[in-house]
Amino acid sequence: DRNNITAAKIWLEEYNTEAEKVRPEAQEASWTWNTNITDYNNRLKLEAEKKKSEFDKRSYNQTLNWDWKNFTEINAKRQFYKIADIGESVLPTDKFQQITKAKSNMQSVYSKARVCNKPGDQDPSKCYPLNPTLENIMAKSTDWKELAWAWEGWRNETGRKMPDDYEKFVELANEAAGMNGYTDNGDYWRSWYETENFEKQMEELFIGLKDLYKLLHAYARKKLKERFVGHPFPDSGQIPAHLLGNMWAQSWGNLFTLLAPYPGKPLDVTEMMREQNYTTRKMFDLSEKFFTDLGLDPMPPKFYNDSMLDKPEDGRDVVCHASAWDFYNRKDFRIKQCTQVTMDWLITTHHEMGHVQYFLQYKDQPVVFRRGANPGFHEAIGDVLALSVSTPKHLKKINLLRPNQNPDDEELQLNFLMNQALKKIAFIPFGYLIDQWRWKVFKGETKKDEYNEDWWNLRCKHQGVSPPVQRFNTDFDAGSKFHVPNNTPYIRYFVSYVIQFQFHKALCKEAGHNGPLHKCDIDQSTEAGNKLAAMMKLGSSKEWPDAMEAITGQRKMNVSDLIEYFAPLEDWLKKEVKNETLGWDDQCGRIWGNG
Ligand SMILES: O=C(CCC(O)(O)[C@H](Cc1ccccc1)NC(=O)c1ccccc1)N[C@@H](Cc1ccccc1)C(=O)O
Ligand SMILES: [Zn+2]
Repeated sequence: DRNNITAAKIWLEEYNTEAEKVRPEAQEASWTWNTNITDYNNRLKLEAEKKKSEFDKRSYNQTLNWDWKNFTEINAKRQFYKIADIGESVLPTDKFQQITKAKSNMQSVYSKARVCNKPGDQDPSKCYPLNPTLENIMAKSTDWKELAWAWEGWRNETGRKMPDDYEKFVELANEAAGMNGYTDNGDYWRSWYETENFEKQMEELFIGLKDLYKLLHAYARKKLKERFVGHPFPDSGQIPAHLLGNMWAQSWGNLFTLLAPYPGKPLDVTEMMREQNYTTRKMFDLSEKFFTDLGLDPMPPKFYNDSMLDKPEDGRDVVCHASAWDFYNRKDFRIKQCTQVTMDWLITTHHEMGHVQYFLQYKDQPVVFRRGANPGFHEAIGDVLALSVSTPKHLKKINLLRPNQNPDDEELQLNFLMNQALKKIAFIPFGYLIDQWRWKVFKGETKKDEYNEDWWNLRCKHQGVSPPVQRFNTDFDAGSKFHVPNNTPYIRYFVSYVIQFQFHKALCKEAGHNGPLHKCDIDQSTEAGNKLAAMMKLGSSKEWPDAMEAITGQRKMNVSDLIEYFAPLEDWLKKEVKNETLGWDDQCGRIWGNG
């Protein structure tokens, strides 16, 4: 009968066995398309997704045979709750096909985009991809016009081509969410955090970090005005978005040579890697060794054979944006990325390996629990390890610090902190605003003809950046960022950037570190590794405060550890910008830097 827990558990076993067949097939078809974008592979992907959605629907219907909401066994009840939460699979077949098609269209446009008519090119029909060319131009060029060409061209070739598909996607995703009992798709996405007033909590964390961001922003603006003297910066105080070393101004690490407090003491890890003939595989071996030295799991043998770690050179179209893949059969785990030999890519490699480590740690959980404690946890694992790898102390250990440099040199340490701030503090408003925009779109507060205006309201207000060229409502700049056409939520990265410092603080204590937090390297501490492993093994079987408590002893997210980490730099910045006006107007000035 409906309350027979023994029979229910037998059904859960059968569900898992079936799921460990259906999901690998869907993942394999998705992998094939991601690593070779063709119409044929797209059809196979759609077929496999249809099959998986039918399995999800069938399973949902079978959960109705049990009065699982009243089960006393928490674990079984939680499994039923997750099995019943089938997302877009709830849609009738024709609408499911439509939403999958809209998503495939946008992903294909984004991954195939190329930008032509480069200033100074003899052949204007020569076209360039984001990875590696446009990314490298945004990172290295100091030519205002070249930066503006890449910035505007990328948006013309991606976002501009998506509004219709995006509107279709929003409509159907909201319909699915409604059928699953949520007010809209944003409500569904936020439900994964199982947290009351989640939006309010995120706003409070963001407010707690604003002052730190304003200091860094004022300093960067001051130095960029010197570099681009004669070019128009809006009186409203924003920084033109194409000057920050990154296509979305989300990470300012490429401005290190301009912004380092002590330029004479560079942290030029990329150059050191190139001088030592680093290969992609060496970068992965280095990362894997950090994990195994903590007592965590090595990569399975198949991992290196089956992964795609470099951009293919045979001209085929692939989704270059990095991702880690769990095939839900406890055997197949892969990474797909178009690796370049740079420090940024060494960090990204750790980020992706963090995802795979989580897969390995929770692989014996029921399939529906093979997720992060919340999505932010999954994004934080690799970054926590990278906080140790990036320290001058650790770089010295792995011979990526110049031999004549002393890792304990206080000026080098301040340069290191600036380098970290240009990635971690600069990111905060960006990590926050993408889903602020999307949640409003899903709520219906932002209509299609307001998509771009609302996007720039948020970019101008929260991030303090302005468009270098005039924007129109026929543009769709949100669509120029991978996660929007790919329908990947983004608040998870904001959460990760906060909690990774809480994890770092706790693991450093476990590793017996004394002294400033930013100098801590947990390398080889199996005590720290064991704590991390114990948390990862939980998967999503427990609510995230339990997982947080397993590492930090606390049950809440807070920004105090992040602020403690950057304290020495905050003092330096305050002195550096004492004659500057901190912050900017909510609205961007109406000038467009066409100069
Ligand atoms: O997008 C990424 C890294 C890709 C990923 O590892 O987060 C990837 C994104 C993705 C790709 C395809 C489908 C879905 C999500 N996420 C994963 O591969 C993943 C995440 C959770 C579980 C399993 C795999 N980072 C963000 C933010 C970031 C994070 C850390 C450093 C720099 C920047 C960005 O680049 O804007
Ligand atoms: Zn990630």
